Amino acid sequence: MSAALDGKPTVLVSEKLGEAGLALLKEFANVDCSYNLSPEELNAKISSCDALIVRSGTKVTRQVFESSGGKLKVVGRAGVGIDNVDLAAATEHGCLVVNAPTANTVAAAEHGIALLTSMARNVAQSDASMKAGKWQRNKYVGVSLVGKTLAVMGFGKVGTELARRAKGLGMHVVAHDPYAPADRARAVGVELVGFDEALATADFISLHMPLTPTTLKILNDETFAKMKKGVRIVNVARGGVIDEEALVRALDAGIVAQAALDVFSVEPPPQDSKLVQHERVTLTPHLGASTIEAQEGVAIEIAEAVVGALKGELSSTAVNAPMVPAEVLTELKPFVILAEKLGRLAVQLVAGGSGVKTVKLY
Ligand SMILES: NC(=O)c1ccc[n+]([C@@H]2O[C@H](COP(=O)([O-])OP(=O)(O)OC[C@H]3O[C@@H](n4cnc5c(N)ncnc54)[C@H](O)[C@@H]3O)[C@@H](O)[C@H]2O)c1
Ligand SMILES: O=C(O)[C@H](O)COP(=O)(O)O
Repeated sequence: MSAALDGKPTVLVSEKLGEAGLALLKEFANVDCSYNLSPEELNAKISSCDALIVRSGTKVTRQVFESSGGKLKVVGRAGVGIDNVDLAAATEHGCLVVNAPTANTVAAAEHGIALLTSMARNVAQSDASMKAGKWQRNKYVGVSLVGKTLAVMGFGKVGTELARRAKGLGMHVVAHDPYAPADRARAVGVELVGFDEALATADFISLHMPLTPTTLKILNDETFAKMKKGVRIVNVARGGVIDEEALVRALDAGIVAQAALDVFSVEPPPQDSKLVQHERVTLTPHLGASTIEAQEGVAIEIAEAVVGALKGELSSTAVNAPMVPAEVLTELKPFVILAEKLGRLAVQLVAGGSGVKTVKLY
């Protein structure tokens, strides 16, 4: 039976979602799982959908909102980063954007630690070398983590969990985050420092801020020049926070000794990119959230948020933003400015395509 005939809303799921989440959605809606849609196919389908659920692989562009003809009420991002959703266009079209802010936190932090440790000990490179028939014990001497300074850039959920784990490895951890409260840092035993100080003192840098207009290419030629020679960089945030050509230059100049990257400005990155082919760069294909446990959790979290939004249950006017400084709260209108400033929006509700009705932040 079509959505129009049975009265149920239609939810389009454009990337793989865990079974438990799909089951929750199916109790309330007709669910269309159509993976690998081209942009044209997505634009064609969207006019019959009340909700769209995506991961990072689907670009929810202005064209998607325009093609929906006003039917699309909610976009659910099954994960944290909402940089693949045109928030300004969503707001203008009166469409709610929700994400799944908590379920993949530990998975991303664990992946950051996996990259940190495997980079320091050349695990990927020496594995490839052995598979090529070599036994290169001298070539792959690593560096120790204990006693080294790690700068966590972005001390939110993932950054905090990664910091806890790094302290367990005996690292000295500092963090930079313009919005992080001092008591959270104190609770973890981490010192909050300024951006330049973090760059200048770190032996290792781990990136955990969202991709926003402010953080775009925040690591660039100028900021690489402020780093300690021989620094090692982990990125499980977003590829766009690094100027990737500048990173190649910093690697070749010896400023950056190694990098371990889970995310790229274009995904997948071109195979012939200098970064991908660089001997001192370790790569994973955006796997930070990809554990069985995280994906089941994310699916449930996003299904509940999307169903709640479709039922209108997220329409309270309370603002629940314990971690947001008061001066930022005064900038609730327009919503997009808030999202850009904080980069950690969890839920937005838009009334009539203009003012924000409810904002819930995590
Ligand atoms: N690789 C993956 O699969 C994966 C998985 C989860 C999250 N992520 C990425 O990691 C990001 C962080 O996730 P989270 O759950 O910790 O989000 P979060 O919102 O809890 O934390 C982000 C933190 O970054 C801070 N921040 C904002 N602008 C900053 C700036 N200019 N400099 C330093 N800090 C800044 C915020 O104040 C916030 O504390 C997400 O936005 C997403 O892009 C990637
Ligand atoms: O922002 C996130 O939650 C991560 O980047 C995960 O993205 P994914 O859902 O595409 O794995």
